[in-house]
Amino acid sequence: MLNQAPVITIDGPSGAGKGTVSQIVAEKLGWHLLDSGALYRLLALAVSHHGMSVEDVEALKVLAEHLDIQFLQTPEGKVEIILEGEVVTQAIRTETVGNQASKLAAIPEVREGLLVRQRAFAQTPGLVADGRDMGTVVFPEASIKVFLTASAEERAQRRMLQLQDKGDEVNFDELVKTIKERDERDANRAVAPLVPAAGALVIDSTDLSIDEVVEVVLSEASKASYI
Ligand SMILES: Nc1ncnc2c1ncn2[C@@H]1O[C@H](COP(=O)(O)OP(=O)(O)O)[C@@H](O)[C@H]1O
Ligand SMILES: Nc1ccn([C@@H]2O[C@H](COP(=O)(O)OP(=O)(O)O)[C@@H](O)[C@H]2O)c(=O)n1
Repeated sequence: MLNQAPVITIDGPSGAGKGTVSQIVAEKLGWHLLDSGALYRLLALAVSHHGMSVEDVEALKVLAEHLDIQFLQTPEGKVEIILEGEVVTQAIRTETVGNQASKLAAIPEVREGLLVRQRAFAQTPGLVADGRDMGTVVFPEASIKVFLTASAEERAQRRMLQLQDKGDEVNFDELVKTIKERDERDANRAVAPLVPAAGALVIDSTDLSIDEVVEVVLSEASKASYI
């Protein structure tokens, strides 16, 4: 890797806590954050806005390479996500967009189109990268690799609380079903399937609090002298 900024990768299935943990760890270390799932979600939204066919993989690749997105830091320390000039911070977080993202993510040309953009996030002083293939494909030379998981029921429960918090109506059994379908699709696709990277520290967070998971990741960062 030309860029020598240190990278911590946090991969795992939906609802494992990757986004939450990555954000806290990045803040504690003062490092950049890559929410790679947001890129797949943004692409899914753009494809739907433009009425594009998922069959036209070359057009999807071009869109992935040139997608007009901005991650804007607000004065309150939050991140606003802008797609083609429109604020879509909330709009990309629905389960429907997540499922569409997971379907697009199985297309090799789409993954290739997003690869360079993702690697560009590795800037000093360091990067915490959250996704499915951060440790296996995008940043194989990362110094710390984590695979964060939890039981499907626990992940569905967390997702349900998160969606209810936003005022969305959810059916728990339906959520468990779609989470399992998404796991299946992500784990069994031909390109960059969801698997722990070689040497990854596997953390099962089913019975761990957010703070306990953060603690484990930070202790790895401490061993590597990043704090
Ligand atoms: N260890 C945990 N215990 C309980 N709730 C958690 C834990 N980790 C994350 N959560 C909650 O679960 C929900 C999903 O977490 P998120 O970070 O979005 O997962 P992911 O990015 O892996 O899909 C969030 O509401 C988050 O606050
Ligand atoms: N590095 C990544 C990140 C996401 N994705 C895909 O994008 C979808 C949405 O990612 P996400 O991280 O926002 O999903 P959640 O874990 O938040 O549910 C996933 O189901 C994956 O199919 C991927 O293939 N590779």
